[in-house]
Formats: sequence, structure tokens, C-alpha cells
Amino acid sequence: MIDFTRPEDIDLDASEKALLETFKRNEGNSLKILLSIYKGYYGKLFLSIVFFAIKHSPVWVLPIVTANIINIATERPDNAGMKILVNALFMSFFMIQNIFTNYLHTWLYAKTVRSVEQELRSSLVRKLQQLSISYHNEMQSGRLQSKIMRDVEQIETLSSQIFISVLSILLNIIVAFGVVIFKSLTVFLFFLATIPVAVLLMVSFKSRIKQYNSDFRKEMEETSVRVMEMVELIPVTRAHALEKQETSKIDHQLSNVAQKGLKLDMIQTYFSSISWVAFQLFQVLCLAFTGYLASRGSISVGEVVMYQTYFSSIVNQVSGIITLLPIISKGLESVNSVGDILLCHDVEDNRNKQKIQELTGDITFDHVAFQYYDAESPVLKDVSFHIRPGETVAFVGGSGAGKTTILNLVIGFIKTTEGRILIDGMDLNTLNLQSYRSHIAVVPQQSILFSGTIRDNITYGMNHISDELMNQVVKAANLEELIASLPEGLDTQITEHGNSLSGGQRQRISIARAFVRNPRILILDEATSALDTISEKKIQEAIHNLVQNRTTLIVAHRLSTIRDADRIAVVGNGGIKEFGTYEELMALKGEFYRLKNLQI
Ligand SMILES: Nc1ncnc2c1ncn2[C@@H]1O[C@H](COP(=O)(O)OP(=O)(O)OP(=O)(O)O)[C@@H](O)[C@H]1O
Repeated sequence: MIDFTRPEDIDLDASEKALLETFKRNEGNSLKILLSIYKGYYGKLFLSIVFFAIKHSPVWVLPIVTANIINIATERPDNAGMKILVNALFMSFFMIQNIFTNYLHTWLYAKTVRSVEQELRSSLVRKLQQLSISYHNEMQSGRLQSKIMRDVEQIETLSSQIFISVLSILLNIIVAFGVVIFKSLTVFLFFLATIPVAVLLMVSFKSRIKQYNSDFRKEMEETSVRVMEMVELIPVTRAHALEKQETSKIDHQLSNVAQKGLKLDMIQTYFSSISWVAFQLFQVLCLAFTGYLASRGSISVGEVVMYQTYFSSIVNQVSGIITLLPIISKGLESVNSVGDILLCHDVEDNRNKQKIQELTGDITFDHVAFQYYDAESPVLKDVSFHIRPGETVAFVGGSGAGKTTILNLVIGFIKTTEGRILIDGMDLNTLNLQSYRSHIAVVPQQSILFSGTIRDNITYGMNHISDELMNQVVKAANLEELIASLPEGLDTQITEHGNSLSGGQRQRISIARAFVRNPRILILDEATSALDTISEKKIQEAIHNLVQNRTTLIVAHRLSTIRDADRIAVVGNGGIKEFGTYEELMALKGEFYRLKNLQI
């Protein structure tokens, strides 16, 4: 028994659904989104923080031990040597535990961050598979790639930085402030003065850094798009000797990126150098202040060193936060960028729509109109026709008449602006398009092949294709000779886009891909490329075999295809100008008659 099973419908798993919900609920607040992304991992992250605190504790204890040892050295009590040794051993113990606790801390947060990174990319990929074809036509693939790779990486960097740097900064500040409050309130108040200075600096630079980051990110996306286009165009560019023009176009784009990047670098440098100077001055002030207190006997010499160490730690931490600001800003910008895709509503919504088990292939256009959203006038106006199950209809007409648009409407890639398309009497808008499309096959004008074997390209996404069916398909698609001539037959690897095959061979593989699906409705956009007579004949035979026993809509460019069709529709002036059999239209001596004579 031949198995025509299809892959499962695309659906989000629980964690991806939660992720999408997070983006929806907190739309517009990227920080909230970032924190909510990690919701399922709070327990692990808490443990990671605990291990961080333990592993980091030597840094907090060291100034106290240092002050002790200095005081012992200056005050010279009894058993001074013994006391110094105890202090040193105590410190050593605190240091050694760092190896184990640091490992645990990193393992816990890194695993979390990597899992979230994977979930984000996976959700993005699934969303791309759901977004409408119109969305994909508008959005260049380079931009999407940049979002999936670069932006998710920025979010990962931001999350890691929060876990390594921000956590360390916050804990260091809390501990330093805590010890100082405990030791001297006067010195604490002095320390406190650093906060308004830090806030002032951050506020004054924040919006500019955010803006420059956004500009830079957009320029990078644009570059991705341009570079991808350039790579795809290389054969055309070479053929027309336009290498210089193409290179200079990209150079111009790269220079824009460099300019935006430089602007960002400079604002960041300006910001961090001002912060550095401000806080270093504070440090000198602190030394002078505690030195003065020690000279009056209010605190010991050891305490001067201790306060200085804590203060320099606070200053370093605050300037650490400040230098992190650009990374934070970049990461939050990337959260927005990823949200653009995840929250996009232009999806094919198949929820609660009728699933189709069987189809006879009856198609009716009922007063259909269609207009592209950016076009000034409709391509199709009030189009009505009926195609019977099993019938082959050839669509002919001038370039831009709307033939491909009709096919795209039948596939469900685009929706009618007015009127209805009925499939077996059911409105296409009420059908689950995934289930509907499992009964149709499309042979596009440009055969799209991917890197893999010929077999993979034919079976694409179909499970359990028996050798018997495969042989039938290969024969019907006129591929027998080609397969026999290849040392590895069907298992021959073809390069990306099938560049190692001829145009005619690619078309026949594309036809075989349609065959294997045994569709009820076949959509065929005949290639316009001229082929030699033998290739032409082989393709015609393959198409002839393929259209048997199914409803076929074919954009026809060849006379033989037109002759083979049951009926012909002449498309033009926003509608179907003539519709009938070959003989009827010839007898009419109208548009078709004129077109045919032109072709001859
Ligand atoms: N995505 C789009 N956005 C805006 N206009 C479009 C879009 N796709 C097609 N059009 C326009 O709609 C009209 C019909 O296009 P369509 O591709 O259906 O014509 P066609 O008859 O298949 O032409 P050809 O034989 O040259 O492929 C053309 O004027 C075209 O420029």
C-alpha cells in the first residue's frame, strides 16, 4: 500500500507558547520581557546566585583580613605571628572553595541562558514557517537571518553579562555598603554620594546610546540583506561585467555601517571616560577624608586601607554598571527586534478551521477581486469561473495579466479582496490551509532544489516512499535516463539550488516532487525558459503524465501544453476575457486567436 502520509502540522510546544505569551503580555517593555523569558528557570538561577555569593566571598573578606594584618603589624600585640598566620589560613580557605562554587554557578546560569537561546531561535523559526507568504515576500531573508542569529546572540550576551557582571556589581556594592555602615556611619554617608553622580551620568547618556544602538542594528540588518542579494546575484553580475558597480554598492553600505558603528563607539568611549574621571576623583577624595579621620585618631591606619579598598570596589562596580550600559542597551534593542517577528500578526491562522480529509478538486471563483496592498488598482476584478474535478485548464495572457496571482489565490498564499473561492463547494477562507494543501502540489516556474540527494529532493518531507512508487515516479517524470547515468543514481548529491543539473533536469525533478504527492489539485507555472527540443519533449511528456486524473491549473507558455488542456482561460484587463476549449476559442477569432498567431 502506498503511504502518502504528511508531516505533522506545525505547532508550538509548551515552552515556546509561554515565550510568545511573555512577549505579548509585556509588549513595549523589553526589560520586562527579558526578565519574563527566564520565568521557568527562576529556581536554577536562584541557586546560581547562591553559589555566586559563596564563590565571590573572598573579595569581601580580603579587605577585613588585610586591615587586621596591618593593625597587628602596626600595633604589635602578643602572639602577633600566630595571629597573622590564623588570618592568612582563614583567607586561604575562603579562596580555595572558589574553584568548585564557580563551576556550579557558571554551569547553572550558562545552561539556562543556552536553553533560552535555543527556545528563542526555535520559536523564531516556527514563527517564520507560520507567517504569510506575503510577509516573506516583503521581508528580505537577510534581515530575518540577522534577527535569528545576531539578535538572539545579543540577548544571550546581555543575559550572561547580567549574570556575571551585574550580579557581581550589585552584591559587591551591597556588601561594601553593609560593612561600612557597620563600621562607620560618617564614611557610609560619604560613600552614598556616589549614587546621584552615577544616576546623573546614566540619565544624560542613556537616550543617545539607545538611539545610536538602534541605528547601528538597522544598518547591520540592511547590510545582511545587501550581502545576501549580492551573493545570489553573482552569476548575473559576472555575466554583465558589473562587478565594480556591485562592489561599490556594497562598499557604500559597509561605509554606512562603519559610520554608525563609529558613532556608537565614540559615544560609549566619551561616556565611560567621563565616568572614569568622576569616580577616580571621588576615590582621591575618599583617601583624603579617611586619612584626615585617621590623623585625628577617629579610625585606625588599617581601617583607612579597608575603607579605601571598599570604596575603590564600589567605584569600580558603579563604573562597571556604566560601561555595561551599552551592552544592556544593545541587548534590549535586540529583544525589540526579535519581538517584531514573534508578535507579527500576519500569520496563516488555521485555528478552528475545517480540516479536509478528501477532495475531488472542484474549484469555483465566485466574483473574485484582488488588489496587492501597495498597488493602485486591483489585478483582478469580478472574476468568476468553474473548474470541474480532473479538468486541466491552461491560463494564458500577456505578462503581468494576473495569471500567477490566480494560482496564488488557489494555493491560499493570498486572500481575495472581494468574492470567494470555493473548493468542493467550501469557502477557502473557512478551510484549514495546511490540510487543504496536503491535497495540492505546486510546480513553480523556477524549480527550487536544495542541497541533498535527488531522492531527498523528490520525496521532500514525505515519509515512507516505497521503491515501487519511487520507480513509477521516476519513470513518469522522465528521469529514468538521468538517474541511470549517475553512478549513485537517486542517491547522487546535488549542490545547493541544484546548480549541477541542467534547467530541464531541475524541472523534471520538480515535476517528480509533485508526482510523489499524488495531489488532487495540481498548480503548474510553466517555465518560460527555452530548452532544446529533446529536453522540451521530455518535460512535455512528464507534464502530460502528471496532469492525468487531477484538477490542473497551469500557466501555459507552450503551444503543446495549451493544446493538451481541456479548456483555456485568457487572462487580461483584470479578468478572464475568454474561456473555452481550444477549438471554441479558435473559432471565436478573438484574443486567444490573436495570441496564438503571434506565438506561431
Ligand atoms: N507582491 C506584489 N505586490 C504588488 N504587485 C504585484 C505583486 N505581485 C504581482 N504584482 C503585480 O500584479 C500584476 C499581475 O502579476 P502576475 O504575476 O499575476 O502576472 P502574470 O500574468 O503571472 O505575469 P507573468 O506571465 O509575467 O508572470 C502585475 O502587474 C504585477 O506587477
